[in-house]
Amino acid sequence: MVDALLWLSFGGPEGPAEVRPFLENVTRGRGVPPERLDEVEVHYQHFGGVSPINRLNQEAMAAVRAELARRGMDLPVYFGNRNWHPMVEDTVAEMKADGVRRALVFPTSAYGGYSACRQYHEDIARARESAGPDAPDLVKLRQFFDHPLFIAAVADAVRAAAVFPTYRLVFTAHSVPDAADQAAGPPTEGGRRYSRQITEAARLVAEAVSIQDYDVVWQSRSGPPQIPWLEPDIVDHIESLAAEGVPAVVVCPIGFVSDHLEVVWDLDTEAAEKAATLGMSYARAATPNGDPRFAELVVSLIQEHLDEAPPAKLSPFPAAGCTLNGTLCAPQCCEPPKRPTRPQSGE
Ligand SMILES: CC1=C(CCC(=O)O)c2cc3nc(cc4[nH]c(cc5[nH]c(cc1n2)c(C)c5CCC(=O)O)c(CCC(=O)O)c4C)C(CCC(=O)O)=C3C
Ligand SMILES: [Fe+2]
Repeated sequence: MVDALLWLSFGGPEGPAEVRPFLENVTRGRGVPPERLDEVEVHYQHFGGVSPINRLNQEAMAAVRAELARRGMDLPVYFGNRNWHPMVEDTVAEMKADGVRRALVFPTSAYGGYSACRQYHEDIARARESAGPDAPDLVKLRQFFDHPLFIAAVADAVRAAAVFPTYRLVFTAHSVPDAADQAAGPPTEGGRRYSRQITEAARLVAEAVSIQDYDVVWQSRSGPPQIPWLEPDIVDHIESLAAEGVPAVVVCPIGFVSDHLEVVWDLDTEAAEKAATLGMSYARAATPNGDPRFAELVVSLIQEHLDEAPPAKLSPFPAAGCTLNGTLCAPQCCEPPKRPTRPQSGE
């Protein structure tokens, strides 16, 4: 029995004055140089200091509420974030006050890895601890990168974006430190669960749209420059494609579920401008958030969990990510990378 759904996301600022404190929350203890924060702050200020992520989450939750009602499922949907209001600690306290005993948690990330899965486990554990005794039990739903509804929605978005007679299909996902990717998944699996799942989701989408030639690249690299992150970067890759004479590029942000700032800035602004400068046509596939199948996907994951049904999935990769109260998926799964320590004045 469960009595609620907790929609757990990243969070984003809602105005100019919130940008810096939001960025401080995201990067606390992560060794991201202040120069990088200055740069990223400007990206947010181009949009009036407002990230689209909260509005997109609200829209998706409305669609999920409608889908739950359609299926006759009486499950209130709560909203909490890791980095900005409504903070998940406050939401879980509210759930406890409302008498919620056990809730399922939908994380707005389809993948494994430290940033994409384990950090959501950490959010769950932290929020329960902060709520104190009798905090609701929280069961995180599994990774869904290979769910048929996810792949179908992304494949249709690629079809809709592919308006050029000749183009290269390029999948992109958030880069992570190479060491974090190496440590992704249980040690027994050999690592790189994050990049392998991204590559597999890309393969499934390419197969669905019958495209043989495509690339998988990375974006939005952060951290100090001397630390290796997954490469190539999308902007550099667009340069290489132009040098090969590729006339057009269709970019699919397979690593994200909504058109948040890393999509509207890093892709629709930076990557699109690079393509324009090189005389290359550019189109970007929509993320699945706005597709009606996304709400269906969320409710299917809930139903699958309640029914203890075999997972609906298109890859042979293990179904992972579903645990109680922030327990790890497996021993030493997705160990956090060692952070570079920088001197902190006054500490
Ligand atoms: C794998 C991954 C996902 C996908 C999984 C998921 O969706 O959860 C993701 C999503 C997102 N990342 C986001 C924003 C940011 N990520 C940052 C920094 C970082 N991301 C990382 C990884 C990921 N990030 C990492 C390894 C760092 C370095 C710091 C650290 O080691 O943790 C920074 C700091 C500044 C910078 O350096 O860029 C910001 C502002 C937003 C919200 C956008 C909006 O506001 O609309 C979203 C959805
Ligand atoms: Fe990020």
